[in-house]
Amino acid sequence: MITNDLTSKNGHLMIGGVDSVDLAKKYGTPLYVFDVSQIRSQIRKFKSAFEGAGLKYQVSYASKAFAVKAIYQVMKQEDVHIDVVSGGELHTALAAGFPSEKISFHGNNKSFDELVMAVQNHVGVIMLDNFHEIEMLSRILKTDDEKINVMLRLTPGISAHTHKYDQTGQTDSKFGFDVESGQAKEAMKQVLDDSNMNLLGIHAHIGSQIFGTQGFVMLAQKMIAISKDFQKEFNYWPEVINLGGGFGISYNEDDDPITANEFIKQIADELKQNCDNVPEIWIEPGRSIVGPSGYTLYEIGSRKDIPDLTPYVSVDGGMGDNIRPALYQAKYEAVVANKMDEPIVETAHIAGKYCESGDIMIDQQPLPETVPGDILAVLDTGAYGYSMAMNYNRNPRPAVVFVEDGQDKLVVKRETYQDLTSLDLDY
Ligand SMILES: Cc1ncc(COP(=O)(O)O)c(C=O)c1O
Ligand SMILES: N[C@@H](CCCC[NH3+])C(=O)O
Repeated sequence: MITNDLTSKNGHLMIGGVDSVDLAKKYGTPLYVFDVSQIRSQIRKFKSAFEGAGLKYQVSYASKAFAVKAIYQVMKQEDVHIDVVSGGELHTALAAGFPSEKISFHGNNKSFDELVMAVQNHVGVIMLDNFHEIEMLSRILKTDDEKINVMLRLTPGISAHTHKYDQTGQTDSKFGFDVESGQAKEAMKQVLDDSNMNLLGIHAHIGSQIFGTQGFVMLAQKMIAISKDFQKEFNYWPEVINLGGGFGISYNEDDDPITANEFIKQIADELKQNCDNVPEIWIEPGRSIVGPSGYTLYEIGSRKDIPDLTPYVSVDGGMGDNIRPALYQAKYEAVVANKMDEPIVETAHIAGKYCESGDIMIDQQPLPETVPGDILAVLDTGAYGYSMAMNYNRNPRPAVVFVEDGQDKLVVKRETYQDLTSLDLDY
């Protein structure tokens, strides 16, 4: 979101003490830029909120939001856990030197090979999602004579107020064991009966880009009620309750996110009121850790003016590097990075370069007078931008640069045309 916190020098947008226009020149466009100090500061806010609330806790970064070696290294430096949802994310985290015992392995359809990979690398916990997986994991553990921590992902029957594609806690969901119909109890029985699995606790994630605290408080209540029910039936009390992620961020002025302090305090109050032995509480934020720290820099190119209609101003990227506007009708805001002090003179559609009419990055963007070669910086693109990027129209994926304390460092190279054909074979 455009705020007074955006710093500019000589009319240029500054990111982490570095001139963004210089970054565009040095590394080319489109370019993802991350302000690493903002990432560290958000993690520290979560940690200090838990400490203030007097809860035992763990922050586990949901790396699907942005999963490259360098971010796993930042997470290691910040001493947090991470979640992965595929063999590819697990491979990247391990290649980055991230400690396997701090990794939680998620996914609604983990393959046999992915489970073997998780067991052989001794991940900290496997988040069990379905009966097929319990059966496969049980077989693998028996064959390899291994023991592993598991948690049960539950579908608690809570519908979060967010985009339909971002809801995951409602009963009609592909994720987790349904609580209402008794699937969760059956799963617990199977896991408790398996001496190679150590049941660490229960997990639920109600969705993404959620603003209110209500859904999370309801979830905390529900998880305690479920735990009490399980205690009666199985004499089992969870060591850990994982409340998932989903904390919203402000992409534009309509978005009103909650602070870490607000929701952690409310959850802590709820838990303390409802049970004597509060388990360790884990959360899995993705977007709120990396989203606001990310900027995408584009070069402005062509322009189309149509009488009496909003003009189209095109940039050299689009849905290939940020699918969110096309997929979720997500709204972003932008600034012209080399003209921060110039007056706004018009409103334009910011169009991408992909061969799709739906490739509109921002529907109504106020702009100063622009010319080809100006640099547009789209704000808050740190989450689900690079991680969802693709090569549609055979456009190479952009480079990623980290900035911190006035220094910039290339952490992912720009794909080349040669990279694009590197997997193709002749016929
Ligand atoms: C299980 C789980 N945990 C955490 C997250 C992270 O969500 P967010 O990036 O909204 O914090 C997701 C994504 O929605 C998820 O599926
Ligand atoms: N990719 C989604 C959020 C992640 C959903 C993961 N369960 C988004 O950009 O909003």
